[in-house]
Amino acid sequence: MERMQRDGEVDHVEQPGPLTEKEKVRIQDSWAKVFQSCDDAGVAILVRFFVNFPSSKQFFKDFKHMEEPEEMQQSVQLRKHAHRVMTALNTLVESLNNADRVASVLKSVGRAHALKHNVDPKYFKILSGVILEVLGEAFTEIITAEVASAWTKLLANMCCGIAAVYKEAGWTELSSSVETSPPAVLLISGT
Ligand code: HEM
Repeated sequence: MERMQRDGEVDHVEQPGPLTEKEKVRIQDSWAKVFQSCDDAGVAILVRFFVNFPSSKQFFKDFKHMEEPEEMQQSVQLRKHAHRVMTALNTLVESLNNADRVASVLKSVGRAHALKHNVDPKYFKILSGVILEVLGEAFTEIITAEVASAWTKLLANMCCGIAAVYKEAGWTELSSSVETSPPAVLLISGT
């Protein structure tokens, strides 16, 4: 069941400040462990995303009709996208000290999703929340409160960067028809 959106909460993510050196280390150390099961972790994240927010499936022609998580897990297109998401995250994590590289990844991901796939940017914020939720559950030892807070900052920065690329690309479509809940990225950052 798709959860209800509380007005305005998903549409706006505050741009957090730059990551501190400690936060960068927390992100890189935790990611090294998560990335060992890159594709499986990516599939778990995307299955949760599509199950909890079914309207997000509309962009994927091969599995938009799928309802059962077991069936989604078998989807080649889903696994391929999971791999792409995890690989892009890996590049971001590897490039925390390279602003140009980060900007170039966000530009290419943002432009492809805005112009080619026509994905509403609010889904990036929702996906960020799901990433935190699933990693927090699957890697309880690794994702401590401090690590989760560093990840919240990185993902919020990513969403703001992507939103800026969408704006630059002339994205105008309104997203009010999509029902979503505020992402965990917002909930966690408020604690
Ligand atoms: C961290 C977030 C994400 C990353 C890093 C990411 C990355 C990518 C990459 C690298 C591609 C292939 C590039 C291309 O087609 O030009 C892709 C394709 C695609 N993405 Fe994403 N994506 C993300 C989130 C999303 C979200 C939230 C949606 C929709 C709800 C989405 C929908 C799609 C679709 C429909 C395709 C084309 C799939 C296909 O042709 O098989 N992505 N993504």
